[in-house]
Order: sequence, then C-alpha cells, then structure tokens
Amino acid sequence: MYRDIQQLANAIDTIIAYIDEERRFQFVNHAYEMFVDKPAVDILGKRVDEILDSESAEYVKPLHQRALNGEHVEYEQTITLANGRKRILNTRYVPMHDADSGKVSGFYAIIDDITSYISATDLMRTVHKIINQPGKKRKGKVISQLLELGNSYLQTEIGLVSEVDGNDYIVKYSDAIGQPIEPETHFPLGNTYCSVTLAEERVIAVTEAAKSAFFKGHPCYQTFELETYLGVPLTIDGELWGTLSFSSAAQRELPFDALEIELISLVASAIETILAEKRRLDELRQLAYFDPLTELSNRTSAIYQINERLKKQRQQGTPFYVAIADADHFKTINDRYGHQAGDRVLRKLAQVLKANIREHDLAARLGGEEFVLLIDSDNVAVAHKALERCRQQVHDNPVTLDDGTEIKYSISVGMTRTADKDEFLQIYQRADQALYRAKGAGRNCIVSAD
Ligand SMILES: Nc1nc2c(ncn2[C@@H]2O[C@H](COP(=O)(O)OP(=O)(O)OP(=O)(O)O)[C@@H](O)[C@H]2O)c(=O)[nH]1
Repeated sequence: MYRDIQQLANAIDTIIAYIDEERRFQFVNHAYEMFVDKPAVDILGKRVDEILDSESAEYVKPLHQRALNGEHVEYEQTITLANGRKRILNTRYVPMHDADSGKVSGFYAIIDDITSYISATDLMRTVHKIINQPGKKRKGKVISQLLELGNSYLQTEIGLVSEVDGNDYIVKYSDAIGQPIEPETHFPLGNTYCSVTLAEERVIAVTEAAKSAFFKGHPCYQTFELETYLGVPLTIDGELWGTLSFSSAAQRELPFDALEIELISLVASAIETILAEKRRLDELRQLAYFDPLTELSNRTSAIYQINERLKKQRQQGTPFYVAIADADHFKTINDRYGHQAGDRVLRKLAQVLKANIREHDLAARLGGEEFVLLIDSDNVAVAHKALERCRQQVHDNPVTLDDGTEIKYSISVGMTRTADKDEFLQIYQRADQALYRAKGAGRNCIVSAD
C-alpha cells in the first residue's frame, strides 16, 4: 500500500514531503528530490535546517511551528533559482494527528509551482489594460514586461520583439535570462528562426528543433542551436512588420499547448497595438516639429531650440551665432524650371546646410526659401567659417535634374551674435537686416550684423 502511495506521489509534479514533530523528513517524492537537488537517501531522517539553505530554513521555521500546533498553513512565495529564474510557489502544510493520542505527529508539505498560472494571469491583466486603454501614453517598458511575463509563463529563456527591414532582423525589445541581447542588435534575417515564421505568416511552435522539418537543415539551427521556439508574426497597419518570439537552447519538457499559443497570440496583438500607437505618435511628432519637404526642423521647432539655447546663455553666459540663409533669385528658378525643380533645389540646399555644420548646431527651414542656422560657438571666426563653408558648397554643387539640366544657385547669409537680453524676434530682425544687406551687395555672400 505504502509503495503504491510512493509511486503515485512520484508520478505527479506537486512537490510533497512529510516532516515529523522533530522537523525531520520522513517522506519525500521525486519532485521534492528535484526541488532540493538531492536524492531521497540524503534527505530522509535529516532535519529541515540540514537540507534547506539557512535563509529558507529561517523563513519556514515559524510556519512549520504553526503546522505542528495543528494549523493548516498556506502561503505563496517567490524564490530565485540558481540559474536566475524566478519561480512562484504555493505551499500548504497539512497537519497529521496521531490516531490514539490525537496529538500532531507531523505535517505534509505540499508545494505547487504556480509560476505559469500567475504569469498567465499577469499576462492577461496587462494585455487587458493595453487593449482597453487605447491612446494611453505607453513606453517600451510595457513590451519588455510582456516579454518577461511570457518567458516566465512559457518557461523559455529569450523573448524578443524584432523588426524586419529587407534582409535585416533588428531586435527592438528583449528579455533574456543570462546574456542580455541589446536593442538594435542586427542579424541577417536568413539566419533567424523568425524568417520561417515570416515566410509562413503564422505561428510556428517547436520544442525539438533538431527534429522539425522547418529547422533541422536551416542555417538558423546551425547558428543558434535553439531547440525550443515559438514565433508569431507582427503586423502593423496591414503590413508584416516583424516578429514576437520566445525561445530556449534546451528542449521543453512538453510541447506548447493550444492555450499557450492562444495566449501568446493575444500578447502579439497587444504588442501590435502598442507599436501602431507608437508609429502614429512618431508621425505626429514628425509633422509637428519637422518640415516635410526638407526633413529639417520646422519654424516652431527652430524657435523652440533657439529659445532653449538662449536660456543656457542666460545661465552660463555663453553667446552663440544665428544666421539666416536665403536662396538667391529663387522665384526665377521656379519660373524657369518649374515648382518641382524648385522643391528639389530646396531639398538639396537643406542637405548641404546640414552637412556643413556640426552635430550640436542647427539647420532649420523657417519657410519658403528661408533657412535659419544656429552655430553653437561664441567665436566669430568659427561661425563665419561654418557659414562660408555652406555658402561655398551651395555654390559649387548645382542641382542636376533628371533630364541632365543643371541648376546653379547660391545663398545669401545674414549673421548675428546673440546678446544676453535677446529674444528670438530681436535676433531674427538683426540677422534679417544683415541678409537684406547681403542681397544688396550682390548676393552669394555673408554679411554680419555686428
Ligand atoms: N518650389 C518652391 N518654391 C517655394 C516654396 N516656398 C516658397 N517658394 C517660392 O520662393 C520664391 C521666393 O521668391 P522671392 O521672395 O521673391 O525671392 P527670390 O526670388 O529668392 O529673390 P531674392 O531673395 O531677392 O534673391 C517665391 O516664388 C515662392 O513661391 C517651396 O516650398 N517650394
């Protein structure tokens, strides 16, 4: 009879031990042996503090005492395993009474690993929040959180959200146990497991890639040797965007079941929602702050950035230079070559300006054929040199139209040094007057207001 019970207890995942009134182990099942990583012969007859590490032994001591006083005890606990993985355990102590004396003779400790259940609940709660609060400001943090919960739920090691751009596979968000995978890590798409998910345009789930028709001869298997893989394609605005994937080097004990696949597909939908919102926000930001023709900062953004730099000047006493650059005889260019050719000249001009200033300087389009430059230096020679480089490069690089026509053009520039009490408008007016003088002096030149 007892042998039957031992066999039964060994056949289940629940961790079971019987601990007597002296807190010595009298019975353990297979799952318990695995839990403490010791064979039964090394456990039976030993005291609790000889088997558990000192921190755990200290933690369970008062709880054991309550069970030995006849109380049914139940508690949840998160533990960190040696491999860094967190597990959530539900523990129950069931006291046993001596048939004759009625006194407590010990208790059964019944421990269930509820990590998957708790992670699934947390996953659903997070997904629910995402789907039911559209438009809420969300950061990439939510995606990382979903990846962490997904890894915990599926008991996998690597969770990734990756974008595919041509033949480039770019990791955007990751959660990895052990070696971290940095965002923006690139892989050739053909070497990735996700290339299969994208080609199939459906969920791909394997727990022994070595035996899978998809992966066994595939370069991805030779490169990464992952046995467990679950990948879901991600679509934004009707276009295939990338993948959500969970994987591990090791085989999973059980194949992915329908519930797991369904729940991870739900997670993928939530991630698609976040990515679509993010794209929309980026587009709005682009429209609000950038000029669509030249892709330089627009007037609003230029004024904001110059004002910010003026604040710094007031605090730190560091003046700088502002210049207005205006294309010469631009009306004639439009009239002669057409508006589209004029647009091309403006785009090229923007590129030349941007290419000839430094990273922390600014080139922005104020409107029409008028641009503003912020040269972040209080040295007039430095500022003049940068502007002169722009003027010369514009002059030396005509725009070539598709039919081979060359449009030669030039810019006139008015520059000024900022003063402590300056507002944007005063700076603009000084630079504009200097520009007016440059136009009067025959164009294709720089005039300083100071
Ligand atoms: N192609 C194109 N033309 C534009 C754009 N914005 C403004 N313009 C044109 O730019 C021209 C500016 O002409 P004006 O202000 O007379 O100046 P200009 O011909 O450059 O002469 P100067 O500045 O005196 O050298 C106008 O014909 C506008 O229609 C644009 O986005 N694209």
